[in-house]
Amino acid sequence: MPPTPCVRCHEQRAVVKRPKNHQKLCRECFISIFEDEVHHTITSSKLFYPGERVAIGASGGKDSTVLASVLKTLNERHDYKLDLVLLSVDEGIKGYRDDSLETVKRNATQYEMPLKIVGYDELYGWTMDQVVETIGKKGNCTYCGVFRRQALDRGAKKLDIKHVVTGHNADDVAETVLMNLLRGDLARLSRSTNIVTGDSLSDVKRSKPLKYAYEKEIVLYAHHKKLDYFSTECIYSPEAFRGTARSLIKSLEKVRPSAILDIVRSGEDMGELTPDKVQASCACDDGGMGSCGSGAQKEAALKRDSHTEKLETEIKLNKSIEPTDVVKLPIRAKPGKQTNGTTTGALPSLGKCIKCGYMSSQSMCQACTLLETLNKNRADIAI
Ligand SMILES: Nc1ncnc2c1ncn2[C@@H]1O[C@H](COP(=O)(O)OP(=O)(O)OP(=O)(O)O)[C@@H](O)[C@H]1O
Repeated sequence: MPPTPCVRCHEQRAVVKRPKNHQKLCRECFISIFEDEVHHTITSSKLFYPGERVAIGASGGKDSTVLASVLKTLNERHDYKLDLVLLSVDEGIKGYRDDSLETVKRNATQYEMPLKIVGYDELYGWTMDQVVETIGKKGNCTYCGVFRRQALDRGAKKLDIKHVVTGHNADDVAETVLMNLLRGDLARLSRSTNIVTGDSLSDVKRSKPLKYAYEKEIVLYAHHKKLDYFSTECIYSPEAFRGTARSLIKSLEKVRPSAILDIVRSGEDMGELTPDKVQASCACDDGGMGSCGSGAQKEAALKRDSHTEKLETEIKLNKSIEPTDVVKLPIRAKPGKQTNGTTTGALPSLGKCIKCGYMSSQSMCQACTLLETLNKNRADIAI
């Protein structure tokens, strides 16, 4: 059989069947289309400004490695004038993060970008290995998600950087849309589709330039560009709910390749219907992207009651919503007493955590609330 020509250049032999639309492309055309699409996402959403210092959340995995590589390429090609820095969080997971950080160190040299590493041990006095040793694997993602968000924020502040980009891709966003849909959480669903998600409590904004890139295309891009990345999954199992949503997305993609983008677009459209006023009081709230650990304080309170066994691991944070919005929207959250004794109804106001001084809408920030539970657990075990 003669080789199939690339549908774009009609000259080279096609070596890639695009997962997104099954277009047959040669290597060069695939790479060029992938980069052009990310460039389009960046320019159409005016993600950066010239001279901006941007920290790339670098885990050493495929997504953030591709993000670093593409941003370097586009920055040079289109003269974005960005000052790019790699920012890594060392969660303290032996045999996983220590290995992936070695990859990030090589990437720093390959892409000629400075690298900053911040660790859970220095920030919180706990590594994830110690957390899991204390609480077990169940629910550990909640701790890790809350700690990581704050660690990225703190790392960026140490670098005097106000914009962190992450490698969250279209599959991640679709997954989160589906999870929030299944929970009936329109407010969080709306935020999960935003390309820029900061929170009201921090001046460090976050964005996801790969929001429309399929995970499979990211893998293909990394392969054809021969990128150096670390491909092992975290040794501590992901949340069951997210894992199930992920499998569902992959099954849908098999029978309908456009399903991932369709879910993302549907999420965006549904988000348009959700009034901005319906905000979460959660300082770590980006719609629950990437095991954000939403519901941390409530979970910590439940753990203190030690009746968590039969409950679902991931629990939603109490939402601050205007009572009038309850009438307008069929959102299930009702105004009422919060676990900390305050009432819902008011938007979060900027304050400082009484323990660590970090910005928080509650008297104690999410990380410190979780740390309290951990420290209590450690004391219980010691006794
Ligand atoms: N330890 C870390 N340090 C810095 N950034 C991180 C870290 N872990 C995750 N991130 C950021 O959050 C994004 C999503 O993280 P997630 O844990 O979902 O990993 P992933 O989808 O496997 O991504 P990757 O392939 O980049 O590891 C990553 O692409 C990266 O930008």
